[in-house]
Amino acid sequence: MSTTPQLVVHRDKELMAQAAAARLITRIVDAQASRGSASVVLTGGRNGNGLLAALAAAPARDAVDWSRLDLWWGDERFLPEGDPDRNVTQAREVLLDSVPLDPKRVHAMPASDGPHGSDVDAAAAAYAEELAAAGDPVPDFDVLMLGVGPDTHVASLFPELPAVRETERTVVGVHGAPKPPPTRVTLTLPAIRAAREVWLLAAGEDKAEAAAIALSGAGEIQAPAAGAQGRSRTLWLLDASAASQLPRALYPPASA
Ligand SMILES: O=C1O[C@H](COP(=O)(O)O)[C@@H](O)[C@H](O)[C@H]1O
Repeated sequence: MSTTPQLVVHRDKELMAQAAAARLITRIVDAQASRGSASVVLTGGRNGNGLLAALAAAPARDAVDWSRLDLWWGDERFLPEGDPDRNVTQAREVLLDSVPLDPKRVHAMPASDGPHGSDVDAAAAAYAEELAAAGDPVPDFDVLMLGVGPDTHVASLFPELPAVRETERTVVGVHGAPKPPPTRVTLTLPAIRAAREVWLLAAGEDKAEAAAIALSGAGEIQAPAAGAQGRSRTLWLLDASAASQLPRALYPPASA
């Protein structure tokens, strides 16, 4: 089932990150209260890291029971463990190393010097197995976050590349990505669409065209962000710059 995107536009990227962090805390706390634990998929990139930094700075972060939180990733740059460009390395630096997570619940995607060596397709298959062991075919993600790239890519699903056309597998290796590094691991659209809520983060002027294209009826092969929807909610969290090229009809009634 696809859900119609809802839009929230914030004044600037700092406020967007703070508001999104507050929203995420509430969502995690609610999920833990109703089901005992929460499951969240993190994104890399500037907007994803901005949200994590805002979360680290939020006093309300102590409301989260970090030991009952499963963390997954929507994509990873296929680089050696600890590489500063890996999404997990950046997430650890801005938030994860400063909260009491259960290491068994931090599901980083494999590195290029891990058990699968440089075989990115084997690494992707292994992550698909890890997901399937926690749910069928993926866990019941409460929130899956995606940074929107200036070219409308989300996770490592780039326009027109084979990964965005995948309809069966939940995780695939990416070869020849236009944004460095060229080799990556990514969730596919079927895996993304299995999440309860999908949040797309777009802040900054360089995201304005991508947001306008993805929200104006583009196809998902040409504009992968257009295909990212949650089962019960699809939420675009934007700042005013990223929303500046949206057709007026798409603006929400109130913006903060
Ligand atoms: O390379 C990536 O880029 C996107 C978007 O990043 P941004 O810096 O333009 O916001 C990100 O969502 C993805 O996780 C990451 O691997």
